[in-house]
Amino acid sequence: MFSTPHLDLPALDAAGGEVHLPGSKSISNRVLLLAALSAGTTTVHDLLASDDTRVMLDALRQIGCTVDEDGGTTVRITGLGGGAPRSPAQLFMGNAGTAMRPLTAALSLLGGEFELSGVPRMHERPIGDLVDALRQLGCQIDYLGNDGYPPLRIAHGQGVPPLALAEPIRVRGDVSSQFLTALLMALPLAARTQAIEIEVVGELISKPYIAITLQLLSRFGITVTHQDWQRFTIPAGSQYRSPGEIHVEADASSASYFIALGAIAAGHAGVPEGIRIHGVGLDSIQGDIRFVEAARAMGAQVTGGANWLHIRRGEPGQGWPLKAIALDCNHIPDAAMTLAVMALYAEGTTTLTNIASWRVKETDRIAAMATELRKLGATVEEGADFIRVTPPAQLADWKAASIHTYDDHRVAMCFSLAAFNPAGLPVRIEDPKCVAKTFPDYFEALFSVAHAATERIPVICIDGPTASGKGTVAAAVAQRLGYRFLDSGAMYRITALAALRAGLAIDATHESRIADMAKTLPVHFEGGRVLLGQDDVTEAIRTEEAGMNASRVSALPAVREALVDLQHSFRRLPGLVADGRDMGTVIFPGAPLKVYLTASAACRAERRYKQLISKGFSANIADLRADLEARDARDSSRSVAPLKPAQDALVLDNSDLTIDEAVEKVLAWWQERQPFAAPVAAQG
Ligand SMILES: Nc1ncnc2c1ncn2[C@@H]1O[C@H](COP(=O)(O)OP(=O)(O)OP(=O)(O)O)[C@@H](O)[C@H]1O
Ligand SMILES: Nc1ccn([C@H]2C[C@H](O)[C@@H](COP(=O)(O)O)O2)c(=O)n1
Repeated sequence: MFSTPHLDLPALDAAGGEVHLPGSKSISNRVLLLAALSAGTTTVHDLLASDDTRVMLDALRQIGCTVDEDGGTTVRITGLGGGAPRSPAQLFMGNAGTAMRPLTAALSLLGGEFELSGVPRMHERPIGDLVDALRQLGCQIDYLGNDGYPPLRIAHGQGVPPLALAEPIRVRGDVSSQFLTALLMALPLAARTQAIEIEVVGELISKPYIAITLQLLSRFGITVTHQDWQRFTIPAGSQYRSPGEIHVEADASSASYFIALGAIAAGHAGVPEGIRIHGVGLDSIQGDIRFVEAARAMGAQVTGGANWLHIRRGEPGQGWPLKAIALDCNHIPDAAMTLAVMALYAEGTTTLTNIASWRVKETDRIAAMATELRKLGATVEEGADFIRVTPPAQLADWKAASIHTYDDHRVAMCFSLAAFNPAGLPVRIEDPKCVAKTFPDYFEALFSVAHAATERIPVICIDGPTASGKGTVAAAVAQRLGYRFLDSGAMYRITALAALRAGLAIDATHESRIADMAKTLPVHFEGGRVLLGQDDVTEAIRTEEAGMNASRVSALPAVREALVDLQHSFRRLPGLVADGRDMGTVIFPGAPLKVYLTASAACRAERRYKQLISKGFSANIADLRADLEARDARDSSRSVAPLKPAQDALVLDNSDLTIDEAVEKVLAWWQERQPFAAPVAAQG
């Protein structure tokens, strides 16, 4: 997951390949609660690992369920099975509506004292209609802040009061279908001896989510019937039964980003055509699968099976550019946000209606989408329950935008698709970690199938003499930007080590044999470790002697040539920070930022001294200084790619700077080269 303050997406121009999607959030949290209410143990496979499932799992543990996690996507829940939950408890629900609403209802019917709260935005998301329905039954629920909103207290310390079950329980269905879902999952607890009726007041929105609830209830032994989605009956004698094992389908709304990707991105050489999605298919029980119909209407070519989809861009003039649509999105409220971004690639104006529920989600999504689409140059009209999007009229009207994401995973994911803009502009996604709510590795999945022209993938080069701090600063800058990191010196260190282990002296007579070895070095970088074949050489290549040998081997022109392709292969999405001696002069001469990092010899010798001492090696400052000056002299005087600042490099003498100050300086230079304004402080 990218936990950087922002993630810059270079202009993307093509996509192709396969993605495996994480489990559905809606299904995951329903299954977890149903397992918690059942007797016995339920093994849940393919569970989504995300912020919202985390709060549900933590809450279930707190109320007394046994939760065994395997560290992957399988979780075993031993439910309460009719027993009383552990109470009192204070439960933190984050911003997870799929945990807040159903747990409020279930805990009200289980008995006990509970306080349920969340992040500030959760305290702005309505829950009054659900609480009204539960109070109608006789439940004692108090608001701890504003009426109608969390946080709230369930005051059933003396047990569940007698419930008024004879009359149908009335609940509004036109604000959020989660209220009805919550009641449908909780009321079977009270239907042992009598049937219970629920009557929906107002037109039920998001019926597909209720369909998921009913499907999952039936997997746990509860058969609910309904009349035209307005009246629901939970039969007498209802009792939760664990299915033992259950698999969570991949998230159909997460699929929408990759369906859209397939619809807007051209293919590129060397990868299979189109995007193949695994884990969810045309038979999905999730309503958001109907996003496929909307994507087809806009021009996407979609085929699929039970648990896979394949999407290709339409032929020019037929499906490409996309066609503008006018669509009532009541059936796909979440996935419909993706259509608003697809509209950027359509001819004409796209109108999405019946989306009032967007206003009470993680953020006011209509306002958020309108604001951010306008930043890109689109013309947007918004109303209480609609949004109308007209793409920028011509190339010059597109703008490089820094997209504010409002702590809303869907805003972040759907705006990543704006990087395919025909103007070739980069897009900045602020706070990219907000995708953790449903798809923590979304950007990794995107980068695994998206393609950018090599020259568009940014590279920051940090060259300089020995022990100037290049590696330290480059690694920190890479971490702050979410970019990859190339320690090119390691390539020479490894080559020298491999040559010596093969019995080859490092000199001109062995140049071509060492170069041949370098071309096929079995080197792997794994979580900070360096492997040469099966051998962990992380420590062996870091000695002063290994540095000197690297310097010798790096003076051999054929060896340098042999390592070029390997170094170029690190230039991958979303960007690269490369440290060495010739990153800016030879390997990435077109890099948009080149830094020549230096410090006085005395200062560098002292730093190296401290570095060695801290690792438990004995050292002598004078010898170290002599060695590093000798190494610099060799590196600077060799015939090929000598150490020197690139003509367009910015020189940074960090003798009097801390590491943090040097890192900030490089980041400031990088920001100056960006077309976006600096990100504004996060809003609620
Ligand atoms: N600005 C700084 N202030 C103080 N110490 C620093 C600073 N920059 C780096 N150091 C320290 O100096 C030591 C050498 O830094 P580093 O290994 O990053 O240098 P390098 O230029 O990559 O060296 P090499 O040429 O051997 O690869 C490290 O212990 C690092 O923590
Ligand atoms: N781009 C590079 C990187 C390194 N070298 C050589 C010269 C150095 O003395 C040696 C070890 O590098 P270090 O790990 O200390 O950065 O490798 C080079 O020639 N070109």
